Amino acid sequence: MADDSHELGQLRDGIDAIDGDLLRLINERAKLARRIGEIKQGNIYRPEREAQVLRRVAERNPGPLSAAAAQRIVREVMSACLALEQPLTIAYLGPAGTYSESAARKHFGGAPTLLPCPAIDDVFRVIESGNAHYGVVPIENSTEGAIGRSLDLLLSSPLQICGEINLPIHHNLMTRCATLADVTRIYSHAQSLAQCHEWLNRNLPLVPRVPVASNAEAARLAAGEAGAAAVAGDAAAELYALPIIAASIEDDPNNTTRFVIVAEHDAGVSGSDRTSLVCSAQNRPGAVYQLLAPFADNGVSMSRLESRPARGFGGSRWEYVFYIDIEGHRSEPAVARALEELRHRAGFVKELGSYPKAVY
Ligand SMILES: O=C(O)C(=O)C[C@]1(C(=O)O)C=C[C@@H](O)C=C1
Repeated sequence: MADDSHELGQLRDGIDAIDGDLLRLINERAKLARRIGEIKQGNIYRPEREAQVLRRVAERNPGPLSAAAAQRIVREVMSACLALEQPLTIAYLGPAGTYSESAARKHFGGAPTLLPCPAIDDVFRVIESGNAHYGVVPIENSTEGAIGRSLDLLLSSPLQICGEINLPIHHNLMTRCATLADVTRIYSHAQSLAQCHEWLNRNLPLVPRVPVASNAEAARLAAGEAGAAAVAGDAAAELYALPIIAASIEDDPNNTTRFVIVAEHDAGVSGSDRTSLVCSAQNRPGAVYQLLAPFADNGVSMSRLESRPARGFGGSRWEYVFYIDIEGHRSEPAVARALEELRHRAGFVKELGSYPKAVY
């Protein structure tokens, strides 16, 4: 025992010494970032550089920490360094405790001020009016598909996409009830209830499910009402201090939501990028094939194609608009050529931005 505590003391001395070194080095890094902030022209936040830093961390990580754990640590260091250069305000689809908030924190770390907005439209509006620097909006869910409002706003707004975030969605059942048998109603967003329906059918088949505006609102209600439970994420459980009595109850364990970061500008080249665009096609045979040919001809891979009715856009001439994601940055020659050819074929093309692919 005495030997144990002697060794423990030595190990902790080692940790204290390393923490001292880390602290010194992190502050040296912060000084460099601050100086970069003084020299840099234009935007201070550089998503392409952050993606490169995080990718290099994964490549060089010697372990035993996982690459993801090392990236989370460096993400926070960069978040604090960026705050020294420029304190950021990030708008997101609120209220506090939603998955959008988790996505914003995952990408921007703990330093920025987060501004919850009541609707996706408001996220765009606060950036356009200069009341936030960047915005985080959901764009597609692996089970539910596209988030139409975000796509419509990207079409009509001057904002660009400068980044993307993939957030695995884990729904939890949270309640102040001691056991499942005490739960008399379950609040959640309709989509989340749908994403957990098999689990709910198996475990709480007779308990009424009550759809509400957001998962965070569900958690707020469950925190205040005896017998109530909510299906929501970790952030909501933490915000309302609600015990989780069943974790990860989603039917599809790979359920993921993709978010985009909107801003007044897109991003520079990071070396592993994506470009999003929207274009129109006439309602005649072969029109879509014609639109996509420039990508195939130039060896540009397409990672997503989504069509939406061209509501209120371009008069009655165009019936559909197509949202297309391609691999590569718009400044890379093959991508630039494909976009140029597309402009000759489509009635309308809008580049929504080039940005680094989500790193983790
Ligand atoms: O390289 C820069 O441009 C920096 O400002 C430094 C740094 C970093 O901490 O690594 C900080 C903020 C930027 O978004 C990108 C990277």
